Amino acid sequence: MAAVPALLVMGVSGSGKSTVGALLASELGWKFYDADDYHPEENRAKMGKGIPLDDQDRIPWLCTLHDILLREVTSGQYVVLACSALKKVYRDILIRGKHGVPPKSDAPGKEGKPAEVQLLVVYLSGSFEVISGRLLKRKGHFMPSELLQSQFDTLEPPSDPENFIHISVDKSLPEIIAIIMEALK
Ligand SMILES: Nc1ncnc2c1ncn2[C@@H]1O[C@H](COP(=O)(O)OP(=O)(O)O)[C@@H](O)[C@H]1O
Ligand SMILES: O=C(O)[C@H](O)[C@@H](O)[C@H](O)[C@H](O)COP(=O)(O)O
Repeated sequence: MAAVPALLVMGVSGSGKSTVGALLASELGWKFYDADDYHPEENRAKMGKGIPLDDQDRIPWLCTLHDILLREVTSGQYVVLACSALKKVYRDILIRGKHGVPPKSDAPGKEGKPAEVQLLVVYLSGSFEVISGRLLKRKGHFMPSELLQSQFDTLEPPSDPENFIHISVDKSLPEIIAIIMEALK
């Protein structure tokens, strides 16, 4: 697999993004970002009330994360980002910023080639039962477990030609880290 300066650890709430992302960053000596830390207060309040986010809520947040990734990678910093990135278009935004947002049909074409972040996507997937079980046990987090069904409904698993690997959350954390480290060789 080609060397990449950025890893995106994605999946529904409770799939292990933050845990795996932080462990991986520490193992690799890369900088770690958790997308949850960049939600505006309105998004956190909305999720806290049990209302799922929509595209309008997520797109500015994803553009901010793209800007951070691009800044870091351009300065030579290797990064791990834990982010739900549930839809293909969300991952496109992380890679290309606002150029990843599909144009409205009446909008003029975009000029030039946007700066892209070369990402390897690590998709953590698991059953509703396993992940909801983990969320019910997780303490001190703003995301209510009732929102999990909407996360599964929104999820578009990565597919070709996206640059991704797929790992089951049924594996242990050391196994997951070992698979990712192997993929990076
Ligand atoms: N592979 C795993 N095996 C067992 N428990 C896990 C695994 N990955 C994560 N967990 C646990 O599941 C819960 C949810 O993980 P977390 O990293 O918070 O998920 P996310 O960031 O995707 O919402 C945490 O309590 C975490 O310790
Ligand atoms: O796009 C979204 O709807 C949110 O990013 C969501 O997917 C994310 O899961 C929450 O921020 C909760 O945080 P946890 O993923 O850590 O549960």
